[in-house]
Amino acid sequence: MRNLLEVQNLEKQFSSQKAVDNISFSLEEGSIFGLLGPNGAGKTTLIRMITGIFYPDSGSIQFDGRPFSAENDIINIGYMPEERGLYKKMKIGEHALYLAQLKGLSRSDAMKAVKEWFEKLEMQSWWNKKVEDLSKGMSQKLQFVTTVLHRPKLIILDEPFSGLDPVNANLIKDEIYDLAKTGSTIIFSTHRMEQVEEICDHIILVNKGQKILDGTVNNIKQEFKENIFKVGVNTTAQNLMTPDFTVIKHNPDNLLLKLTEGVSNNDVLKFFINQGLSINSFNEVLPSLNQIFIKLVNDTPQARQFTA
Ligand SMILES: Nc1ncnc2c1ncn2[C@@H]1O[C@H](COP(=O)(O)OP(=O)(O)OP(=O)(O)O)[C@@H](O)[C@H]1O
Repeated sequence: MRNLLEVQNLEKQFSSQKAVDNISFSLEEGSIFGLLGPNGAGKTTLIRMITGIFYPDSGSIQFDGRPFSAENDIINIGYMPEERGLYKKMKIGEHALYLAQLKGLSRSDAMKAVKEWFEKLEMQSWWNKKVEDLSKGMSQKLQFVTTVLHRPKLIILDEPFSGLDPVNANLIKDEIYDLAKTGSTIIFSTHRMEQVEEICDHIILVNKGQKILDGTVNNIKQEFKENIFKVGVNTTAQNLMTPDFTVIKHNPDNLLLKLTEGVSNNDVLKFFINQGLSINSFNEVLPSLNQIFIKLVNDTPQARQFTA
């Protein structure tokens, strides 16, 4: 797979603070990429450079095999920012048509695309309602549709599920998978780790302007794993005296164990078998992205301070 986007050594400074400090990463075409980081980390600033809203102080951006040019490439990028702007007095159908035409679709193509998306997301009955009459979740759906309906090569979604109920969040999630399957590349910016684990192929974690983690969700979890296993077995504490592991938690029908360095899974299994116990399950427990995020971010001083 080729890269749709390659960002090299990007820097952006605001007064005395580096909002983005020497960040590089690349994005494979058709992938779903998670841009993560605590408040003030520099995510929005990074996105604003990728979408041509800000010029970087230094570094380079390659888009679709060429140096990024806001003028030419913006039509190929759909950006749904966290702070969203819609014209409140406009009718919803007209609004979607208007935005689709701004993105370069002819009136008839725009009409076709809007109808198709309104149908997919069960929004047909909204056509003649006014934007100001939409609930938060409904306007979120409208924003999503207007971001993706011209099928841009790169789609950037900032907290796309905020305000959505679980049914609508699932609808949007399925559409995100579909868009990626049909060739769009997605950047997904969020603090919600459980969504990232489920959706993203690749993530980077940014903290205080710097990239502190870059990899696939699975590789990152492997890198941070701590030799913890869950064993489905029914036993009493007296049976568990061994140098092979320590018991982290003793539940009624399972144990959470931390294996001693150098001890293999088979050693542990043998230990239980030798005790005549029957084992119902045996699984490695990988850390959640949330645990990894908190560990890494807590290892550096918390949120940034403003400098005078
Ligand atoms: N236009 C600006 N002028 C001055 N400082 C700015 C500007 N935009 C952002 N910053 C500063 O740059 C840093 C990064 O901000 P940014 O908005 O990129 O973070 P973020 O990761 O998107 O945060 P959040 O998750 O809270 O939206 C912050 O310290 C912020 O105060």
